[in-house]
This record gives sequence, structure tokens and C-alpha cells, in this order.
Amino acid sequence: MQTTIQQDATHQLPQAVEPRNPGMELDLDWVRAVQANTSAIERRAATLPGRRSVKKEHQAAWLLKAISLIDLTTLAGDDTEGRVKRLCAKAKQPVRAELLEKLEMTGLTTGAVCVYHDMIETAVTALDGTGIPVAAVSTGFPAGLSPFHLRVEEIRQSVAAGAAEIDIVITRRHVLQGNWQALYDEMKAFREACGDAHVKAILATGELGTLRNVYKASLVCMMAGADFIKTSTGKESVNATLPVSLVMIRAIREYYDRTGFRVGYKPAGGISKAKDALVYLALIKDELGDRWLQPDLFRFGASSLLGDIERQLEHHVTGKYSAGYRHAMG
Ligand SMILES: O=C[C@H](O)COP(=O)(O)O
Repeated sequence: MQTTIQQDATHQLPQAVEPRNPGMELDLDWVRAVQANTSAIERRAATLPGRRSVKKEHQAAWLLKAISLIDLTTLAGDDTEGRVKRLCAKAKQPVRAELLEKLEMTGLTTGAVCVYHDMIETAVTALDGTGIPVAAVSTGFPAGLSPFHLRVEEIRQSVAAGAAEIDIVITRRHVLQGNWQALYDEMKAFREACGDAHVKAILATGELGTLRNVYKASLVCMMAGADFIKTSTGKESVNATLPVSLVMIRAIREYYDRTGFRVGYKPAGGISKAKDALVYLALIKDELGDRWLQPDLFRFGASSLLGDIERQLEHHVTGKYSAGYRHAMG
């Protein structure tokens, strides 16, 4: 069994790097044609947790895989350098060495560390030489309502400070008013300001009203060159959900079918249990295929998921659960 775990897990470590989505002209006919059958989507989403179960002997490998796909996040008003340094240490060594040794796993890290602009330099320094990218939330996160020129400037400053990935927030108003041109222009300006840094577009789906709006906003952001689309900031009252994920994943698939470019997916906010992470991975495998199960095309945005995964791995190895406080993140 251990051989299986090692083969699965190491073969699932970062390998591929997808060419960036260059975007395209805004295609309003495509956007306006979008339909979303909410009750059918909700019915299908409700079946997802029971539809696929990961066999017990493969669970550890899938959990290790999930770790490699986490944007390990701290986005709190009371963040300090100390907390960010501890988080970075966790990103470098996400699971205790003796557990990894038993699982015959080496070189495991999280996908990235995600912080506010102010904490970029601390994180970049702490992760120096590891290859773990720092992602920064910019553009007046989480509401995205600061003056436009300041949001663009914040991106530039975050990139200059060393962020390799920028998570922007869109203006929800543009979606709610059906102003697709404004959303496209905004996203394009953000993408431009990112330069070589990859850009994840946070849709804040809990504030977009309908699943149809979520689909349309996903398409428009991809047309404007988003490298990833991301559900939520973690600060809305409803964050990542399975119905929303189904819609965004279908939009990604449709965009790929039409343009040949793969855009990444990042569910974020409220994903804190290992078993939920496995449902998401199964969903991606079913809907988009194995290629999307790599850190260049999939991330979990999560502050506490790693702790639960580590607990489950400990149980897998020792047969016992440890207390949650032993797996504090920061
Ligand atoms: O982008 C990541 C989210 O802010 C994390 O949300 P969470 O604290 O609910 O895991």
C-alpha cells in the first residue's frame, strides 16, 4: 500500500506549467447566450459528496495531493510578521516529518502562501529558495471599492514587492447591472498591471445574485485574460459552494473547448475539512480531467484546511486522532 501512496503522491507533485490564457475580444453574444438551470445544478451538486468515494488505501495519496494544491492563507486584520513567518514554515513543511516519512513522501509543500499586500515581503523572505510562490490579494480586497487607479497601483506595488500571483476582486456592481464591458475592461487593466504575475479573478459569487451571473462573470473574466477564476474572498456570507463550483468549472470547460486555453480554478472560503477537499478533487477529475489537478490549474484558498488534512493523515498512519490545536496554522 505504501508504494501506491508514494507513486500516486510524488507523481502528483507540481510538474506542468500551462501557457497563460491570453484572453480574447469580449464576445457579448456568447455571454448573453449563457443559461444556467439552477434547480438542475443544485440537484447535481447535492449528489456530489456521495457520488464518488476515494478508496481508503488511496485516501492518504489524495490528501497529500490536496496539500500541494492549497494556497495557504492568512487574511486577517491582526496579521503580524510572526504569524506570516509561522505560516510560511508550515507551507514549507506542511506535515510533520515523521508522518511524511511513514507515507514515503518527500518534497511536499503547499501550492502557495496567500497574504495581504503588507505581508508580501515577510512571506517572500521566509520562502526564499523554496520555489513556493507568494500570492497577494490586491485591488482593495475584499470589497474592491477603492478608487480604480489605486487598485491598479496596488497590483503594481504587490508585484514589485515580490508577489508572483495576484488575487484581484472584481466590482460586483458590474455583474449585477449586466455591465459586461465594464467588467471586461476592469479585468483587462488588472491583468495588464500584473505583468508576468499570474492573476486570479475573485468573483465573490455569494454576492452575484444568480448562477447565471456567475457563469457570465466567469466567461468575461476569462475573455479578459484571467489565469484563474476564484469563487470568493472568504469574507462574503456565502463563500465556495458546490453549485457555484459546478457552474464555474463548466464555464472553464466551455472556454477551453472554444479557445484551447486552460484557465485554473480556485474555490476559496469555508473549505476546512479534508473530506470536503476530496469532493472538490473528485469533481475536478470528473468535469475537467486529471490535467486540472495540478497547482498551475487548481488551488484551494484555505486558512484551516491543512490542519484537518494533517489530522486525517496522522490517523491514517497511527490509527489515532490528535487534538486540533496541535495543527495550528499560524
Ligand atoms: O482565499 C482564501 C480565503 O480567504 C480563505 O478562507 P477561509 O479562511 O474560510 O479558509
